[in-house]
Amino acid sequence: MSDEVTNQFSEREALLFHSEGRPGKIEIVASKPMATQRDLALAYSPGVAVPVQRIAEDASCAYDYTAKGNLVAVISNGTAILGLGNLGALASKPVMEGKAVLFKRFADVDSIDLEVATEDVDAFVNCVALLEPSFGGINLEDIKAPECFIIEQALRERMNIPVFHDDQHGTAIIVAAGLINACLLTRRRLDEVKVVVNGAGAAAIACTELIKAMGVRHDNVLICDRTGVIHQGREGVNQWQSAHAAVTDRRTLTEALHGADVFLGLSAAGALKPEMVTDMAPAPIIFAMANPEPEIRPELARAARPDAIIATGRSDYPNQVNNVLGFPYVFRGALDVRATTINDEMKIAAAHAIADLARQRVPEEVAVAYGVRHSFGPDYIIPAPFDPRLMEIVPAAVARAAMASGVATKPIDDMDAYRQRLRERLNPTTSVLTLAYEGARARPKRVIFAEAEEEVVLRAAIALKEGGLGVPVLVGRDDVYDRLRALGVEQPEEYELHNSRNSPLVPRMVEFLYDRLQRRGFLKRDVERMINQDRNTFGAVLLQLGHGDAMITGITRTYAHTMRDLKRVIDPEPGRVPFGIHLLVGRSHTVFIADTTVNERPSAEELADIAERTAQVARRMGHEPRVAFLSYSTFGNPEGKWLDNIRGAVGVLDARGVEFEYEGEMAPDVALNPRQLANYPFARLSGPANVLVMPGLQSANISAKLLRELGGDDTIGPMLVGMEKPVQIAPMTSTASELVTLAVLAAGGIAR
Ligand SMILES: NC(=O)C1=CN([C@@H]2O[C@H](COP(=O)(O)OP(=O)(O)OC[C@H]3O[C@@H](n4cnc5c(N)ncnc54)[C@H](OP(=O)(O)O)[C@@H]3O)[C@@H](O)[C@H]2O)C=CC1
Ligand SMILES: CC(=O)C(=O)O
Ligand SMILES: [Mg+2]
Repeated sequence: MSDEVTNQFSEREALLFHSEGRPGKIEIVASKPMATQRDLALAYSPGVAVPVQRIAEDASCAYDYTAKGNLVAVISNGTAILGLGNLGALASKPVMEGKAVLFKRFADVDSIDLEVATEDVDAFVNCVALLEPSFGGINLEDIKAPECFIIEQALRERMNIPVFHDDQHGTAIIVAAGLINACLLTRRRLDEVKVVVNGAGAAAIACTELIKAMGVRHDNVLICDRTGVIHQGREGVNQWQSAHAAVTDRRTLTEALHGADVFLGLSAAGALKPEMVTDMAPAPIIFAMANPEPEIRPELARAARPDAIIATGRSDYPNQVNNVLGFPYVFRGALDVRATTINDEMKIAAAHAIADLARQRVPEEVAVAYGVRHSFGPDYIIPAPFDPRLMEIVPAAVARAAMASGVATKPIDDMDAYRQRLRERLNPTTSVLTLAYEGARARPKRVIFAEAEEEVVLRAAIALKEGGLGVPVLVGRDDVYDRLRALGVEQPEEYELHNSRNSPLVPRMVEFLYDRLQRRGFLKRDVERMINQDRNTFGAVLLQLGHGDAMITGITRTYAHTMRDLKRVIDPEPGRVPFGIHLLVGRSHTVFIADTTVNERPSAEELADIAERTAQVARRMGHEPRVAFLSYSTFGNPEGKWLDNIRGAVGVLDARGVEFEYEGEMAPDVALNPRQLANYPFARLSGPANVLVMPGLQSANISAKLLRELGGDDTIGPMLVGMEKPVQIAPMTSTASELVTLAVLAAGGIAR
């Protein structure tokens, strides 16, 4: 894959992503406290002996006392890594780690990758079968055909937990979902469509089997491999292929495609040529699913057939037909009912659930992120992988089918409650952040980096540009180009650079700033000096004059200094106090803390404003706000002289009649711990607070920084809220990816 091949990132960025910090993409963290001698005695010897004995007496107890029930192994021998071929077990590890994190990200399934270094079928099967006690399910991945069929069959017979070859069945489920919808749009019936499948390996055979099980006729399917059409009488085909051999005199892919309605590509990059699709039926359906490079690029297919419905396996084109839409949710449903297997009924239920979802109205957040009004149509036949509804709908459909087909050993009684639990499993912040990135990609904004002489800032600018997330506007001296080159950028001149020493914009900038500051004690030459020498002033004036949509700074100066510089150029929003919010993002919760950066002793009115504004940000990020005004005191105990502003803020919100929950004053343990909160039955919070409004800057800033340095959760921010223009002051210790996140949040209007 060369730099030109991907338009979202370069090879260098892909390698850096994998090597930066802790190499690879996964780590294992303990789910129980491990702090004290007592914790250790419970977690390990002697405490651990108790569950050991219980499990020895009753194997099903393993689901109660260990992680088995939510743990899936992603296992490969690396013989068919994506469409890259047989590159061995070790080389497959990045893909398998990737699948493991997708399990977690999309369906909260814990997963570990296991690479098994053998091409010997029996050795592989023995190795995997012996692992049964460890896992709740086995996801086989990137094992080439025909060995994958033998391996899967043998493991399904030997193991009493779900064994699922993702490239076969995960792919087949998504292909079936996409095909159902593409046929609906083109008014075709499954029992009439003529299908050509290119590739006759794991994915291709399984897709063929599933679409036939759903109604596509045997005689209407032609399968091709590199030799051409698999027809009856052809030598050298295996038993899985010969089951689909057609009675036909067509021999090549070109001949097979003559008049065909559907092309399903599960072969290799570039296998489909534009001239081959010209001969397909009207409104052809073309799924080019080889990864990472499809059988044909959509732009080539579109040029040859403007009337086609086109899908690929990639995320950077519409209609991503990729098994990531399936395997996390299929396993979620199977694990939740403790299914002994994943059968055809469960696969077909998943395919219909995914297809149905694409036909429903698209939620606002998904539509906004993609920059279009997504509604069912040729460019939207299948939901986007980030669609938060997948988590609720697909596992529920799979679980129901498992129960109906008799393979669920722990049926679910209350499906509504189950769906609610599924909704709660994922932290909406993760979806919102993902969607914010997608939104930035769909509508890239111009982001001013005021401190472009800093390496970390340049790395953020490179990531923003190469990731297609925005257009960096750099402020710095001309040697910034040399620095970009040193960081591996081949054509630094493509970056917009503003140097105050030679920028033609300077006279206009001086005019603008002098106009603002002449009655605030500044001479014209003071203003000229500020524009020429102060990068924050220069960057902020660029923002004011419309040369960027958002600005990021903060790496070289303290927050207070930077804020002072910015306020000379940019006003707060009328009637608002600017302030800072830190986000603590955990696996299933987010806590917003404010004001962590600006106001030393906010008045009651200001605290109420901060609460209202932070509640809006929380809502924008998918959380129903529950605001706690924090103090050392809870409802008057102990009494103290600093409580008036906090009580006043509660009174201000009462008078304003706001539509979110708030309460105070209260100590943090009361705000966050339901058992403590229960001591105050009159308190108006229906659950633990997720917006913590601090009484003053000291406590707020100290808490946020302590949590950033010591806390287990991810920290985002501070996000500066309440300025007239989107400007963000990053912590001086920010990494490049933290700067990119702030840039995306600022430019996308989430941090405001
Ligand atoms: N979008 C998605 O979700 C998924 C996509 N895929 C993609 O499908 C492809 C196949 O994967 P998988 O089935 O696991 O691999 P296998 O190794 O099991 O099968 C590969 C098949 O592709 C055939 N093939 C290779 N090159 C060509 C060609 N130029 N023309 C026709 N046939 C060709 C091979 O035929 P021969 O025997 O003649 O070499 C073989 O039948 C990969 O590109 C993979 O990335 C797979 C799973 C999911
Ligand atoms: C998506 C996938 O599993 C593959 O291309 O192999
Ligand atoms: Mg695969």
